[in-house]
Amino acid sequence: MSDSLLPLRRLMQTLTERAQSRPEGSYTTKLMAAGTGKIGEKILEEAHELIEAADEPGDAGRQHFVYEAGDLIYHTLVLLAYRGVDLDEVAAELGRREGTSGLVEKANRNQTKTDQ
Ligand SMILES: N=c1c2ncn([C@@H]3O[C@H](COP(=O)(O)OP(=O)(O)OP(=O)(O)O)[C@@H](O)[C@H]3O)c2ncn1[C@@H]1O[C@H](COP(=O)(O)O)[C@@H](O)[C@H]1O
Repeated sequence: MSDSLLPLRRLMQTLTERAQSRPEGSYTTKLMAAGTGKIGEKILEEAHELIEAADEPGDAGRQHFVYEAGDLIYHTLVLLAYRGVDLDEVAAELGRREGTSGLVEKANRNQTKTDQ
């Protein structure tokens, strides 16, 4: 992971600690106390906001888009930490897929279904 992505790893570390210790006065704790439904609701809400921001023009639009991506990624990481899954596991899954086109993977999946 390049240095510029270190804040992502530090955030995940913080969220993992939040999942374990559930300190008061933490937004993450509040989300985790509410459970998968609430965290999922926030992910959907933030995904919609990200998509809406995707076509905003200019530097301000780009900045807003990046801001919304941060919100979506934060909430997605909260769900991962809540479920006890680390970023390394997700990275490993993406590594497993590396070099296989989504089109090829889909064709293989459909072939497997036909064979069953
Ligand atoms: N990166 C984030 C982060 N990104 C977004 N958010 C929060 O996510 C919420 C976004 O939802 P909305 O815009 O809908 O705001 P809202 O109306 O207050 O949300 P709701 O009450 O409807 O849930 C805001 O409250 C943001 O402050 C974050 N909250 C925390 N972090 C990181 O998580 C760490 C731990 O945070 P706590 O657990 O709160 O201490 C912090 O130090 C930060 O590094």
